[in-house]
Amino acid sequence: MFFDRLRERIDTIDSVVCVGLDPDPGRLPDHLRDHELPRWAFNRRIIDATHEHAAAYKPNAAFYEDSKGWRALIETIAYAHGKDVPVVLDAKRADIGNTARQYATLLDDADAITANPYMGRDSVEPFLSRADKGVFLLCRTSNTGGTDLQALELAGGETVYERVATLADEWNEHDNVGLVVGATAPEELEALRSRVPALPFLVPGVGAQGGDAQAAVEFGLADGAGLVNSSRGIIFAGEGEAFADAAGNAAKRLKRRLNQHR
Ligand SMILES: O=c1ccn([C@@H]2O[C@H](COP(=O)(O)O)[C@@H](O)[C@H]2O)c(=O)[nH]1
Repeated sequence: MFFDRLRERIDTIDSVVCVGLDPDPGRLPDHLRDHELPRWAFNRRIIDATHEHAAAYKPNAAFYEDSKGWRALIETIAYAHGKDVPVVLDAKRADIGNTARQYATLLDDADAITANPYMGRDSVEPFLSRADKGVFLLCRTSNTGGTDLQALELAGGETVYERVATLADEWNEHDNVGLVVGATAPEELEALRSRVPALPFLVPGVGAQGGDAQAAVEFGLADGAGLVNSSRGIIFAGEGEAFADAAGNAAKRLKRRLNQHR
């Protein structure tokens, strides 16, 4: 079960830090650019430097969606597993049945995935039914437009994101469902924690987006499981030859900061 494994990892390394692996090609250090797979070369060094602080890695699929990118992603996932760190693929997928079933094969490599619940249960069922894998459903996202649709009130006064949370709880037949809730929305984090006490959250938005790290930890965890993600704030903490050391230090600092609130 994904969340049991995640709890074990969190306990072992005393960290809820999720390191986002978003190797923006425009920001890779110059000395890695001639590598056959520069994103993989970058990620390998980041993993070497951060794994002892990483409860999980979260590669965002957007940074790998080209022929060399997928090779870099597969190498990255295997390398993270070699360090005993689970991988959440931030893919935000869902679709009609046969397409969703195909998307769900992404879970053959990754340990968990982010999925978009807005097409309804059937569109995420192929992920949910992988009982051994985790599924984080987008609920209240961290971006400024996260309220445009998600905060709309339904008949009865419930918001769309609250309804998503309730549905996610109902769909959690295999104890493998979590929610994506942004650290930029601390009040919503608190309210959602009360609404769905059993669902672990994946909380992006600390670091580069300036979200609330304390709220992320206080409300993100369910029975010890949950993740607080930082991507650019860790992987691009430094530049040039020393980029990996800077990433390791940034991950360690974030771990300590988050642990003050656990
Ligand atoms: O609501 C959401 C959902 C996903 N993300 C993703 O998380 C990381 C955040 O990167 P930072 O560099 O730490 O800002 C990135 O992959 C986003 O696509 C999110 O930010 N908010």
